[in-house]
Amino acid sequence: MRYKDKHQLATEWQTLLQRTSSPVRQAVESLVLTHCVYFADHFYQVMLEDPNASLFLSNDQVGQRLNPSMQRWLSAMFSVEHENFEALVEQQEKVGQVHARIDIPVNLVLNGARQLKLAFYRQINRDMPNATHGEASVYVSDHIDMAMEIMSHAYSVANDRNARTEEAYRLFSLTQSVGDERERQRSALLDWENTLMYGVAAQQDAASLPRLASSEFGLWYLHKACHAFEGAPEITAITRCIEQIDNEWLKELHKADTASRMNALSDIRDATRSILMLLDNMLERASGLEAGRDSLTRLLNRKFLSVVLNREIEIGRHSNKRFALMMVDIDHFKAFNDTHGHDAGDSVLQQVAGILDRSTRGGDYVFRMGGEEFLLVLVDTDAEGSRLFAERLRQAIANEPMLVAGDTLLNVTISVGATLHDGHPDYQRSLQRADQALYQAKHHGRNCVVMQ
Ligand SMILES: Nc1nc2c(ncn2[C@@H]2O[C@H](COP(=O)(O)OP(=O)(O)OP(=O)(O)O)[C@@H](O)[C@H]2O)c(=O)[nH]1
Repeated sequence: MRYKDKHQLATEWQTLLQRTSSPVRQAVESLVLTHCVYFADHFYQVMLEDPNASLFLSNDQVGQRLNPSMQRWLSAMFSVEHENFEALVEQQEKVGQVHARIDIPVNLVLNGARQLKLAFYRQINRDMPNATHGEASVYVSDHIDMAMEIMSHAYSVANDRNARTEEAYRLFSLTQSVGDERERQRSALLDWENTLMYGVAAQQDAASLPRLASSEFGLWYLHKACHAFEGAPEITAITRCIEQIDNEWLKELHKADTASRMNALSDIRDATRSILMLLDNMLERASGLEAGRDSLTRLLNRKFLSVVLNREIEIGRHSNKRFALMMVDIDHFKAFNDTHGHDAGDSVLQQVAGILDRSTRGGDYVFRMGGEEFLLVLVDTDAEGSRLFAERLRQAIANEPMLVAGDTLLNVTISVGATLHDGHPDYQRSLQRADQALYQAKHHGRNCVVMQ
């Protein structure tokens, strides 16, 4: 069954409002004006006591923004004169969409609404004449329920869409060039093993032996494979092998007696072989379908951006690891196309995409956002690391002659806008910061990096 449209909801809301007498509405409006700071504080405070809600609210930025925006929401909701009910409906829809984007459970939103109502009832009983308590409480309750109904609907529409994208992503991750991925990850794992054996032979100290979890293979495994193959029996087994290698056997390698060291080495070799076998089994089950890739560059298209960023935010919540967003845009690309032709432009896009892909690590993501704009998600990084990476990338592209039309070599440059995700549950804010940084980089003359 179709849900009511915006116009129907606006009419329904208007009718609801007219059920309450004008003096009572007026009194509730002044109550909100006087106490909206208290209402917002109360809401925030009670919600922070809930460990599930505090996951979403404890971030400083949320605190600074939520309180004033809650006050604005209350004033808009309870103003006596609503000129435009459709705008009021739209406002609730937007809130519902943000809730879906940050994946806040709906029960927390309903709990928040209940807390607000309680604060209202308390204040109505305290400040308003007895005779109006009933009418005012029903008015407040109906009004908040109406907003919740609209928010919940917008939430479920957006959430369904997210779930479908997530499913598609899972399928995509399962099927993205499985053959290539298998070879790449097999050799990444063997590289790690070789580096370790070399380190042991060279008698490196314990701290400098490479941990499998932080290797190229480990990052790919943690950030991509675990998600794509969630629930597969091989995942539990591989995770166990990695933990045993990093937490037990690497330490054994530093024991004084030779027997312990030899045993640890042989355990590590066996575990590496097991991982290779488990990996093969897991990847073999994946079909050969390719979806979600941009056809020109073979990079990810933006369809999976929300799934990837929400996933990284979730990982960050539990590990305090940060990720960086990097907007990369080829400079004066219109002029390049105009001068050298669209085919030459396409070829440059492919070569730039190749450099971006090769420059990133196994756990990172490269998206083509559209046209000549790309987005890099660099996992497990910090401000200095991502700035250095962006600068190196800029130089790599500026110094790499691009082959177009047979044997012509041409150079292009990129501008980069980068930002470190601040832990906020809504990735949209970090994307906007990266966009602004890119805008500044263009403004500063292009072929440069701006971090925000
Ligand atoms: N060859 C080719 N060109 C594309 C593709 N997609 C977008 N473009 C072109 O990319 C150009 C982008 O131009 P603008 O957005 O004006 O930016 P710009 O010329 O790079 O200028 P700045 O970004 O300010 O340095 C347009 O001319 C698009 O037609 C594509 O797939 N292939």
